[in-house]
Amino acid sequence: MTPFEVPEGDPFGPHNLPYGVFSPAGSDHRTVGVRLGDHVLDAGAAAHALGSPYAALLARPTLNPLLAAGRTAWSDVRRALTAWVTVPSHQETVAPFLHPLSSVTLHLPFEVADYVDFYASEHHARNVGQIFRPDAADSLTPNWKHLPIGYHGRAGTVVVSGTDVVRPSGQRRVPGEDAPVFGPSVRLDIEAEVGFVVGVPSRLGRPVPMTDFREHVFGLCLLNDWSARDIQAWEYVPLGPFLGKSFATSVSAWITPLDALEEARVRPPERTHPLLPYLDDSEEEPGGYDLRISVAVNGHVVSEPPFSTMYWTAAQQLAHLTVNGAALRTGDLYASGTVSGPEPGQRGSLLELTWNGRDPLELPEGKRTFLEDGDVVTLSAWAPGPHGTRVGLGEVTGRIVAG
Ligand SMILES: O=C(O)/C=C/C(=O)CC(=O)CC(=O)O
Ligand SMILES: [Ca+2]
Ligand SMILES: [Mg+2]
Repeated sequence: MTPFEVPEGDPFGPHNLPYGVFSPAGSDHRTVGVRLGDHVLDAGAAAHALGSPYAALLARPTLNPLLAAGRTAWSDVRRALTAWVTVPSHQETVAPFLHPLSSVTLHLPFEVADYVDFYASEHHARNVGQIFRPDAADSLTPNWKHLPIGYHGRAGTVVVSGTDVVRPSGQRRVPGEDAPVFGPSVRLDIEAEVGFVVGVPSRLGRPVPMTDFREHVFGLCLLNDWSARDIQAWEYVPLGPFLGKSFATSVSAWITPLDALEEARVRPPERTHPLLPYLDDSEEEPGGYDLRISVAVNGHVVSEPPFSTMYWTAAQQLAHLTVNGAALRTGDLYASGTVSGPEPGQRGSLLELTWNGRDPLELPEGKRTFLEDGDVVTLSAWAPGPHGTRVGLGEVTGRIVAG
């Protein structure tokens, strides 16, 4: 069997073709790779060999030039790649540029410009509201159904899947005490999220309407927004998350283009409150995505959050984050917010899964409330593809190491 004969049912068949950046075995040269089954195609080298005009976009150490090239180029490159891996005469030419996935090193696929994290799951927001603000009349804040809440995070600490996460130290308050103590976080958590990658910039002072979402956003990835709950709970009033989340954010090595996810588009949940015109998506194309996420701790699946339950869509989030005229840059990354479904087994954080440590998870190696040194967390996901196929979103994994 040649690498082009991807087994039926493989979520990385030619219907997917996600993009990453890799170095071949024994080399530190970085270049754009496209995943096909268990192989990575050196897309720039393949383009050169075929005399393709896209070589200039693909023989690069990051995806940023491709991201900046815009939607027409994105579709043209995808069409070309599909032909290279499926048409026999092209297959022959590009075969020397396929590398076994197990032999390459995967890198952070793009230079992250600005990073924003949203809070778009109603189930997550209600759970966290009940845990952090038990005395509030409503678990949702009064603004929640009127705008996608978010904050600007730290772009420079976004790391690729497989990077170790050093347990952060900081201030926390021991219940019942007035003054804080300093030390390693004892409530280190995960947040299972989806990251959206901006390709085409926008002009300062010009909001980007929801209808232009596909002109600007190239694709999506899996994202783990590591969160130190004890640091967060003490520091977040009144300006929001700061050091409790800025120490590391992990993304998957593969960026799935939105063009591979057409069959996964779904209507978001029923809107319970009328929306201001710039966020009103009642007349728009379905803005949700049916992504089935799985969260594993040390190889044991502890949760299966369904992305289709997210209240706010990525198009609404883009419209909101630019509505004040803030400009987009190539490489901007915005995270969906923790994905939690309505069922207990669908929660996207340990904070919720263990109800702030009250109900530990039973793992074969013992009870878990929050993460211990040496724990490995892996998020993986797939989406429905054409003709009953699955589109694999790969995985984002990280191991906790002592600070
Ligand atoms: O409600 C709060 O005070 C805190 C919320 C979070 O920690 C969630 C967050 O970072 C946004 C998200 O991922 O949904
Ligand atoms: Ca988050
Ligand atoms: Mg984070």
